[in-house]
Amino acid sequence: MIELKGVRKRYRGRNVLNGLSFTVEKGSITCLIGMNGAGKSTVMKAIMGLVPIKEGQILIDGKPRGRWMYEKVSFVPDHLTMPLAMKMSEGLTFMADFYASWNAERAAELMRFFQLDPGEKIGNLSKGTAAKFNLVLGLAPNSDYVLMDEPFSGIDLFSRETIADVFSSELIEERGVLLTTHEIGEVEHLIDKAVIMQDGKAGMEFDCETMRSEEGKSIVDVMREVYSR
Ligand SMILES: Nc1ncnc2c1ncn2[C@@H]1O[C@H](COP(=O)(O)OP(=O)(O)OP(=O)(O)O)[C@@H](O)[C@H]1O
Repeated sequence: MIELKGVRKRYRGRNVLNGLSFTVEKGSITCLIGMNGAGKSTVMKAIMGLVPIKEGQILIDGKPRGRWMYEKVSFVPDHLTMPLAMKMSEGLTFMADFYASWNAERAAELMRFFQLDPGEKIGNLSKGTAAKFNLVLGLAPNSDYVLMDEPFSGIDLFSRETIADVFSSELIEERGVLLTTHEIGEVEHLIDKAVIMQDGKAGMEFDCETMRSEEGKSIVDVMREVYSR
């Protein structure tokens, strides 16, 4: 489990995360929801140790973060981080050298699944193709947790459907996924748990299936209630 406990983060004197607490469980897809600027990307970066936090704790399977966690937690950012001059095949080799948990067979399977040409230069990829390649890089390692920042952003309908298929496949099954997306209506059937961010905190955290069956509300219904308070 990934646990955030009372996490605070300030940027230039302004509180972005203001005592945020929630958990991400293995074998389940958690969606972090918030308006633009709510701090969703900041949460992902804080979990990965890419930005320091002012207060609070972030635990991975009960242990404080450290270098060891990079084999356990993978991050799919909303932009390319690989050198643009490399071909995708070279990017995969680079990752294989870097991560002990890299699963070359799974990487090849994902490249085929997304119909990516390994000979194509990373710098030449369209936005949608870059997003798929980022998913290959994030899902290929044998990590227990995957963080995905806006994997559907700017992606065409059919590519979104292909990416959505990944969420219900064995590529995800056992792992804990933390996802941010503004396309909630489209992907809400894939999400197990929603965490709605408000004022830098978890304004509401709920099991989506229970919310649907017991209160007859979708995630978007709950969002409307929370944000109109
Ligand atoms: N490096 C930085 N320096 C100063 N302020 C920052 C920095 N990074 C983010 N912020 C601010 O922190 C707040 C949260 O940003 P963040 O990118 O986490 O939001 P978000 O919820 O991911 O937004 P969006 O939905 O628009 O992607 C914003 O007000 C942003 O301007």
